Amino acid sequence: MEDLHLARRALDTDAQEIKVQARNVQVWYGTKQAIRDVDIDILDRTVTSFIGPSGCGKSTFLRCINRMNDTVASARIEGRITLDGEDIYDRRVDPVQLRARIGMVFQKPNPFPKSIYDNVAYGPRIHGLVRNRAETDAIVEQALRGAALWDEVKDRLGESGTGLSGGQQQRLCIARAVATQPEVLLMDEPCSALDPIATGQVEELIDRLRETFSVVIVTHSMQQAARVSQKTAFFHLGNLVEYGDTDEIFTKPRDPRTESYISGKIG
Ligand SMILES: Nc1ncnc2c1ncn2[C@@H]1O[C@H](COP(=O)(O)OP(=O)(O)OP(=O)(O)O)[C@@H](O)[C@H]1O
Repeated sequence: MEDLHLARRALDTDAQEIKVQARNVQVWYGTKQAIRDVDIDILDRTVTSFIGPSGCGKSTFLRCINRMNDTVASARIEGRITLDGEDIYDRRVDPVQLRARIGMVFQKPNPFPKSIYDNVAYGPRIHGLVRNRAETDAIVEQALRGAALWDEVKDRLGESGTGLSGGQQQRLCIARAVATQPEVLLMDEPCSALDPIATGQVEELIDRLRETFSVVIVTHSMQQAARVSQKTAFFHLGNLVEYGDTDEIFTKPRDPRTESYISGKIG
């Protein structure tokens, strides 16, 4: 009996929870449909890559997950997306609060024209996560350490974030996103403006982030998807064609469109 109990506990720990679930998601920009019938279960503590040819809807779908498309006047979404089972498009959900739980890092590093310290402290301050300077100091340090940037900036926290190198700026943006203690981190081609060394640093960081968060990354690089993610979703012409373990998608794709893309025939 005890053994059975232990075995069950082990199973429970192994089984990864669904963090974000999408059902029958459709997105239009005006009359043009960009996403059709997308169903996906995104797991907690897992890196999920979205891959596919340019214009296939990866960023559009990514931006649905934290309601960034709300800011695009022509965008309209149908279907259901939940975070821990709760509908994120429910009228009672405040999109600003939602984006603190589902953070985002963009293609081009976009630090605020403020000090390194204030870039990171901004989110925790506006979301009321800190009450005084000591708490703010602690959260800034923790976030910068979490983004593998602390050692490089600890002696110049008062300098402008925009004065850092591109790779450092992107890690600062990751620290800024992490500082609000999100549960999900969305990354839209986070390495496309970075050199190979900075890319390697951000990829290592992504691998560490999954100990804490569910990470979803849009990437044009299949090598990057293979390196950083455990799950991969292949999009084509607005459809989610195939979703599964990264190893399987790259070695044994089930759909001929996935096969063509990964072998370089489309894209
Ligand atoms: N703000 C917008 N207004 C109108 N159409 C848009 C908008 N954003 C994206 N689209 C269109 O929606 C479709 C999907 O674009 P999206 O950027 O999501 O694709 P993507 O797969 O991320 O592309 P890429 O890899 O080039 O970034 C494209 O046809 C694009 O032109």
